[in-house]
Amino acid sequence: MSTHGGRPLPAGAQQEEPRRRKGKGLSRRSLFAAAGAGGVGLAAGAVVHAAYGSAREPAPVAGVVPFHGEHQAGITTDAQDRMHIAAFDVTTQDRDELVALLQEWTAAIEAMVQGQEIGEGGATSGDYDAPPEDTGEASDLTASHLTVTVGFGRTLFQDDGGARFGLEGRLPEALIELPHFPGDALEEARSGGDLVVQACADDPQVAVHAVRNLARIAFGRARVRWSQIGFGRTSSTSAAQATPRNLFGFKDGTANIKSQDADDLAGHVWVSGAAGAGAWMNGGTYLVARRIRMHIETWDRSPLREQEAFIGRTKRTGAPLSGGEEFTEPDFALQGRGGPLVPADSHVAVAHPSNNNGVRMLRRGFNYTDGSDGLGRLDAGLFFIAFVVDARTHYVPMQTAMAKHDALSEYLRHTGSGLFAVPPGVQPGGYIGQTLFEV
Ligand SMILES: C=CC1=C(C)c2cc3[nH]c(cc4nc(cc5[nH]c(cc1n2)c(C)c5CCC(=O)O)C(CCC(=O)O)=C4C)c(C)c3C=C
Ligand SMILES: [Fe+2]
Repeated sequence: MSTHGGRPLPAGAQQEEPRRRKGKGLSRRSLFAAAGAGGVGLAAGAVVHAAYGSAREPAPVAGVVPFHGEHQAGITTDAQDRMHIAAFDVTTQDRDELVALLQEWTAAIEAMVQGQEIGEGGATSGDYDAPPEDTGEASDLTASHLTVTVGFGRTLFQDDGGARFGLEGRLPEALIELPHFPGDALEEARSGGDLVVQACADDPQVAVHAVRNLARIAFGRARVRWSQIGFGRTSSTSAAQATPRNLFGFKDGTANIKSQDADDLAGHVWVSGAAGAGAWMNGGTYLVARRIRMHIETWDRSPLREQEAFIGRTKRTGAPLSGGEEFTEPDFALQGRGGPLVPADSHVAVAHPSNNNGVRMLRRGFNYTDGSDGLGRLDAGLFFIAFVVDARTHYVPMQTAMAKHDALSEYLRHTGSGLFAVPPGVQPGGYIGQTLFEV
């Protein structure tokens, strides 16, 4: 296994150039790191650059996911292996302060995804008598394919006192309050939020650094309401990625929408042609977040035959129980001795588009473990994230069906929930959410 700074790198991660200070070429530590890694030529060139200012741009950093574009990154981006997601409550009442926060977040995210420290002074080159602008724990790490995706909760637009931030008439109809589903055990402190920030990266410290810096920038204007760390992806979002496994040990993401599926993305994920209150969402999507605790000790005591019947696929290959290989379409009509080979109450049968009005979703969830619960059981599960064009058609009916008919529900408990409007991507010079506040 390759290592970086003594720590193992996740599978597939490349040894990349470490983080730089914004606009200042490579930082000193980066120069030493580059030289130490056999990058003598790079280090020498960078010394020239550092000594003579911006005579030429620093070499491009590998592992950078472009920030600007039609859609925000972190949705169809190849799912990284680590995530830190945080929801914020906005504490200021001032619209200009909220816009300024989004502008500052945009600048910080732009820097961080390029592997740069944030602010002019970065972690160590600012005023010695002031707190550093960058918290510093990612200073020797690479860009790590960091993406930061930002969304807006319904409560940003209105609360009990009425409209907030002058956003009357801007609440999209699709940004509903999710209904209570049978079996929900939602915790207030793990649900809702005015803003959401989903940071994904190959390196967990890079994802945590991103959320931490955004929380620091938000001080006095917004505070973290809940946050969750995910340690392993449970979806592939590209045909080139292998399908990972969830904590039940099954391949998860097989039938997911992939970045190559342009028609499915257009029909099931991206908002387009919206008029009126939600017109600012064109090019955006809706993020559904559910913290789903899995009763893994009970699961681990159930026979393989039952486990496969609950999912509707084989544990080894992920093929449907009706036969074939992983990517073979399930045949729900094919009968065995005791009924359909893919049981009608299996997860795959209940979630399949053929039983859901043709609806599909882009799933991008993560495994999580938050220690144990004091009763010897792991507090572990799936932090479910899906991107959908409209939760009213693409999430609520499916979740309702799962809660009622999905045998797997017996092993699941939903403890956190959120629905967020994810605005379109940012153009150079713009900021996240600009269409909401200015168009
Ligand atoms: C409401 C949406 C969904 C929730 C919540 C959900 C939770 C959940 N899923 C698994 C494990 C698997 N899910 C699989 C497929 C699958 N799941 C959903 C939706 C929700 N899952 C969909 C739409 C699909 C695809 C259905 C299809 O088109 O065939 C699979 C099979 C492999 C795959 O296709 O990804 C597994 C395994 C768990 C453990 C879980 C909650 C903890
Ligand atoms: Fe599922």
